[in-house]
Amino acid sequence: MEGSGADTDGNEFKNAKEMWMEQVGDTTKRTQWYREGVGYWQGVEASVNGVLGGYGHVSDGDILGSEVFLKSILAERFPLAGKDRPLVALDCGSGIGRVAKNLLIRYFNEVDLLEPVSHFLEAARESLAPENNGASDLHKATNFFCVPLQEFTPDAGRYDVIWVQWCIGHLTDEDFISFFKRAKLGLKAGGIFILKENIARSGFILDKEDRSITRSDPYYKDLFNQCGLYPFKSRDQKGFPEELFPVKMYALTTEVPRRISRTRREQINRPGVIK
Ligand SMILES: C[S@@+](CC[C@H](N)C(=O)[O-])C[C@H]1O[C@@H](n2cnc3c(N)ncnc32)[C@H](O)[C@@H]1O
Repeated sequence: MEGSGADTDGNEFKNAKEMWMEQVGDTTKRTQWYREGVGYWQGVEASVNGVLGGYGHVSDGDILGSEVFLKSILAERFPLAGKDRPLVALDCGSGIGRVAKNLLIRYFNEVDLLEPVSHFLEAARESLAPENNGASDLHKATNFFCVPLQEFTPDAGRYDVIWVQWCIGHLTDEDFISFFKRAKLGLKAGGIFILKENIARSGFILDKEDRSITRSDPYYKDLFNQCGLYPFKSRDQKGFPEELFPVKMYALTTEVPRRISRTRREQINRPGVIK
């Protein structure tokens, strides 16, 4: 990825390659990167405010924005919405299960959660338990995986939707690509990824405190390309406070989108000659 970036102390990097070389250039540094990333969250309270960095009040707006996006995709990709077969989702970097509980469990018959911080995952397990109105016979949380994304391989063909929100910034570019390539095999035919993330206005920003990177839209698109993923729909999250990063939702498929080529469209729109 070309384009310069900076860290939260104001140090600049010529490009992402230079930054990654400095941060995770050998095995010891890479281990430290992931240890400190998870270590940061291990020190955070298991609450909505905790997982949203003190911005718990944006949760309702976030869920609403996600719901509108998800509904439009379900209508398009899964018109029978689980009536023909159960719908299954995976919530990656689920934290305390905020997205699983407030959104995914209402639309999917089974939701699996993946989260490397055990006290978050335990809070999720509790809040999604049937006795806490977190599940019913038809909509339940099934598996709770306490593992980081860079070490996870899903069961083949299990998921209709793999939801990745506010956690992929913890993965290096190399692990980002390798995760999505493995996770593709976890999708059912026609299944999709939904990625919802903060967006840097250009290049990237390295957060030295929680060991994560905020990427720009072109940076993401370059990585999607390297993963063999195609964004078929995207939306900006609306209504967040000004001081926060813009947030974008991408729906990604493994199939090359079918588009009418420009030449064909021009032919269609051009008046025909009556012979
Ligand atoms: C900002 S919180 C978001 C939680 C949840 N997605 C939500 O929207 O409520 C970031 C989450 O990423 C998790 N995380 C950190 N490193 C990770 C990794 N390597 N793999 C998967 N998740 C990770 C953290 O433990 C934390 O739960």
